[in-house]
Amino acid sequence: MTRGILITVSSRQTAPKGRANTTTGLSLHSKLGGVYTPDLGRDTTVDGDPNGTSSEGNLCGEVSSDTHTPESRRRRCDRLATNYALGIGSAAYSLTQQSASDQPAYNHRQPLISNRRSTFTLLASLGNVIIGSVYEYESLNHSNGCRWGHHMGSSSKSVVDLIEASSGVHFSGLHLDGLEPRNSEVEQRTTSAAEHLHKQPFVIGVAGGAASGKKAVCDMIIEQLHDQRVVLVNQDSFYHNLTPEELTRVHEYNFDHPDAFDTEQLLCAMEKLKHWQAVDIPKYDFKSYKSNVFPARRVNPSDVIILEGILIFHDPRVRDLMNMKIFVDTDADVRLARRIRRDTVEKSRDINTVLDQYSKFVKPAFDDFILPTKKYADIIIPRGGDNHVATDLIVQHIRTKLGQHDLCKIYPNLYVIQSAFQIKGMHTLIRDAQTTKHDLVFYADRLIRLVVEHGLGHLPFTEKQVITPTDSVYTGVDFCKRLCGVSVIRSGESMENALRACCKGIKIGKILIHREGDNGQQLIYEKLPNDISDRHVLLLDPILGTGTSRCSRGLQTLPERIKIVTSEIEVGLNKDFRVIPGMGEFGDRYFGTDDDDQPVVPPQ
Ligand SMILES: Nc1ncnc2c1ncn2[C@@H]1O[C@H](COP(=O)(O)OP(=O)(O)O)[C@@H](O)[C@H]1O
Ligand SMILES: Nc1ccn([C@@H]2O[C@H](COP(=O)(O)O)[C@@H](O)[C@H]2O)c(=O)n1
Repeated sequence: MTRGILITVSSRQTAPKGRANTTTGLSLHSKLGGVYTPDLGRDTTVDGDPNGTSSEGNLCGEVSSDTHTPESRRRRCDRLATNYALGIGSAAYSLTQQSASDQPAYNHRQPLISNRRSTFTLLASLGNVIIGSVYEYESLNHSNGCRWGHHMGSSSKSVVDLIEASSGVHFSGLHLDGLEPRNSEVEQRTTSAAEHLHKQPFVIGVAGGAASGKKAVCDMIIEQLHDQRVVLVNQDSFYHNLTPEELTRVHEYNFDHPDAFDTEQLLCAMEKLKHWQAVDIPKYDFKSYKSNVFPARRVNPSDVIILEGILIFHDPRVRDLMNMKIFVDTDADVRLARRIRRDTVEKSRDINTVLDQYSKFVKPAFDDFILPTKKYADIIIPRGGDNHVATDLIVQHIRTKLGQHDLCKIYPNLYVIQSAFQIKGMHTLIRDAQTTKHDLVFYADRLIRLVVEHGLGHLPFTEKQVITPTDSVYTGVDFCKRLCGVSVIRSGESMENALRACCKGIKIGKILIHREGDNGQQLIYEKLPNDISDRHVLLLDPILGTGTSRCSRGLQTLPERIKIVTSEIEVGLNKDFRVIPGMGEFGDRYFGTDDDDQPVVPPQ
């Protein structure tokens, strides 16, 4: 018995003929004058039950208000929030949970996370949008006693009103704190954020004990990246100058303590380089213990910045600047032997002084401050500069990253499907304002299918052997079957057909998000499979947009297990917060609701 409301919004093009409408049909004019017919009650098929007739599959069967208390709803929202990803791209889509590499056996499902204040982070790019934004489910007013599956605000507008209201510029995922006004300041920030994002250098941190071979590793990386603009910034350059008093007792000074470095100055320099400005970096003199003896070195912004130093991973603010962290791991006796040679030969120190400093400061500081930062490393290189395989692999990775969009450098779980002329051609047609609706739908469907297929490739799998008709054994893979889709009403529904075509009988839920929030609520409606927390979720949304500084925040806060797959990333947003170059109101264009000549469909 179906008690809740299921909203699926299907266009005249996509609503399957002959499927009964179980509830009253409604039509409305879009803001642009077209007709939009939400099909209330249809749809949402089930695993193995394309007609949606089984009790499991019919999502309408899950929404009894009796069985969903606000608390149970909150728990589900929390799970949803933590299990979900948002997809993007003009055909965009994403999925959640571990990838094949970190969860080879599908059976090992991740535990549910039940944090009360779940953060639902969206990163967008729609064939097209760039953006990151944050939903905080806590703000959804779970205690208003609203019915699970119903419109969620107690004094809110009707669902249809809300759908209509959401048919303007589509910003699913937009969360502007206090709904920032669209003033010129915001516009400027939006533009500059986009500009900076476009020029993010790739920052590599190289840490390790003194004389471990950090500089040797950096030199090898720089040598192999000879065709790229790479700069090396040494933490040594930011040693504090010693006071006259400290100078008189220099042998009691601990150069291996984090406080020996002027980290604020280092952060300042990095801030400039990250914003594509040249910076003067001091040249430290190990003999006079001063950084103002030699003229400063002018460092120009570059595609790759290598930050090297014994304690470069110590301060979290410095670590956060890094896209890749390398720890050079060399035996203590090798480090000591090298240090003795280096300090006696290059720094003209006597061996007793070197050994005293080592036992008093260098070794304890290594154990207390340097070694504990090894855990932050993405890559640990044993034997330092002798390890050519490691540096080759690192350089390969850097080259891959340099060839990618800046967002992919920052956010490793963002996947942009490899561009080819066919894909570019589809984007060209979809973006062209002159393209007819028929062509738009045709090419959008093609593109969406590619994105969906690509996204499915990120699902966990197990090895599977089959016997072929020639009686040979073929070792292949078996993808997990516990999937579901969730489309963001309504443009996300344009992606449902592709998902259904790829995953026979897949359950598909819905969410409706209000751009500006209704009574402070942005999640207006949701209809989700009951067992969503046991499933890998594919969230479908062709366009996501928001702006300003949340872009980087969104990227940084997006949990690693959430993957985002998209077909292209936009340049940015214009002053009206429209994605540029963009493709207009994708939902309206796809579903034909931007067509003034369409007749109004009377309610059934
Ligand atoms: N693989 C190696 N074999 C021999 N000597 C090395 C090797 N790597 C570095 N060294 C020497 O050890 C000393 C410290 O190396 P360096 O790369 O400057 O280490 P770090 O930057 O960690 O202090 C230098 O004198 C360097 O020439
Ligand atoms: N005046 C100074 C400053 C630093 N040191 C030592 O240098 C080591 C760090 O430099 P690396 O190139 O080896 O990373 C560190 O262990 C300091 O003790 C120094 O001796 N004198």
